[in-house]
Amino acid sequence: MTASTPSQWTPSSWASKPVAQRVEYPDQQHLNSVLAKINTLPPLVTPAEIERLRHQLAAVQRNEAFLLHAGDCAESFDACTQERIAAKIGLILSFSLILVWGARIPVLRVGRIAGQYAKPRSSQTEKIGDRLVLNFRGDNVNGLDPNDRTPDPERLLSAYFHSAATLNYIRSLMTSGFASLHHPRDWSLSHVRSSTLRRKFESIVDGLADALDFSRAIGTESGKEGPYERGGGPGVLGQVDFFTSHEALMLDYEQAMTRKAPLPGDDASKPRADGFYNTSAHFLWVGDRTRQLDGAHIEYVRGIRNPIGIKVGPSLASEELTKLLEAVNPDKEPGRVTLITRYGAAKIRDHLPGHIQAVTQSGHPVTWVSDPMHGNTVTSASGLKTRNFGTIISELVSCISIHSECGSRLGGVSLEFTGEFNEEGFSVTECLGGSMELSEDQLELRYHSFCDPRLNLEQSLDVAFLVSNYFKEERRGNAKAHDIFKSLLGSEQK
Ligand SMILES: O=C[C@H](O)[C@H](O)COP(=O)(O)O
Ligand SMILES: C=C(OP(=O)(O)O)C(=O)O
Ligand SMILES: [Mn+2]
Repeated sequence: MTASTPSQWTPSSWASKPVAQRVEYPDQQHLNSVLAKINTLPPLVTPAEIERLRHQLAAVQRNEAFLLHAGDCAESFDACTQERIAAKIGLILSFSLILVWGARIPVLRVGRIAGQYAKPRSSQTEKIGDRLVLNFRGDNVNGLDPNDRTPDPERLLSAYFHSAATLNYIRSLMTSGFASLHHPRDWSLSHVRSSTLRRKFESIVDGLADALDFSRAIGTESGKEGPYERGGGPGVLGQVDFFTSHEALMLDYEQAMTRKAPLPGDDASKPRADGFYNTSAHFLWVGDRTRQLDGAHIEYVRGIRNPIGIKVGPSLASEELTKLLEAVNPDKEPGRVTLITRYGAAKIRDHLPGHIQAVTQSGHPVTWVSDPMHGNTVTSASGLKTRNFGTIISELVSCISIHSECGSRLGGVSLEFTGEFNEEGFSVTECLGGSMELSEDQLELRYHSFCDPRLNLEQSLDVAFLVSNYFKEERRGNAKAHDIFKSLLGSEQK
């Protein structure tokens, strides 16, 4: 082995490296027995689905599709209910329909769902009253209740079953007509309170219905089969891919869900080599706090076949970025790596151009995605973590502009959002602004996030319309991102 050859990878080789954000369990034997059980449970996703996502991400890299990566910051076990899951999926479908309508390119949907439980934190502990307790690290680690902060391995098992139940319901929704373009009104519309937003969504749905009628009339869409419940097949319009993702943070769990399987091959008569697949989700990402080149998280993801994301923040030097790409994708395979940038609106200009230049020079194929949420968190006067709609849009606009100035292209967005609403039909109040002009004194009304503030239903649709309108203008040959967004913002944010 030469100095530059990486050492042998195994599903457990990460354990010999420093583990940032490590969770200390009081009872190691208990942890081991839970992990042994998880290792016997069936995969949540299959290698074929994982390969399919790689393939589709390669299309994003060729600018043939746009990636929507979205969902909760911290998913919770209590949110594993019919209504909450349907609301999340409904928002993702609505958002992507709005994008497809404007951009006229397919949207690849990857939810932060069915496993997005663990959280890295800025601080190990927090002060509650005059008590110093361990910080909440996500439902698969410890409880939000300050008296339940000791990490409990049983929560990993519970995470598996909550992921399984969530994914099972998502798969049912996807195959039984909920996602069909024939029914976009079922997705979220009845809970959108703003009449302007409702009208704008209605106008897309009407346009779509017209287009479908037209294609039925000219015979390109048969529509003869009828709805799923009366024996119809999904048809082209009901065939919707949906992929799951979470942060690869709890490496013991990820290792236990890693399985060996034959790699894809075109020639059925030839034996196929094996690869390792993380079967807990289709897409896994490494966070900004755990992406150290010599750390455990990068060591783990470098050996799995799943497409992976790496969060890229202001503290990442360009040379380290290229070394990371070498480590996780030495063969420069398309569709393998997504870079999720999250600098903050005020810092993006200082860092993104250098990162784009370094990646271009390295010849590494990547999908560039903007996460305009994580670099823009502020604390409100009342002490709540929040984010400003205008700042979020500002980072997104700068990101699109910088990519085009550097001869690159933004391939997708990564958002923390939720379509959930309470019994009276009101959505959450965690981020400021948007067309509903949510103000600081409203934040406490329905602040439900377990970790970071999410865009609510209306604010998410605001983003969808802005991005969609931008791509529509661009498609029509109307120039600059900044100017288009500025004029759109003027009309969206009265
Ligand atoms: O989602 C990202 C991080 O886990 C989160 O921003 C950390 O939040 P904290 O700074 O409150 O620990
Ligand atoms: C932890 C996250 O983000 P980052 O690593 O970019 O802070 C996240 O996306 O939830
Ligand atoms: Mn977050």
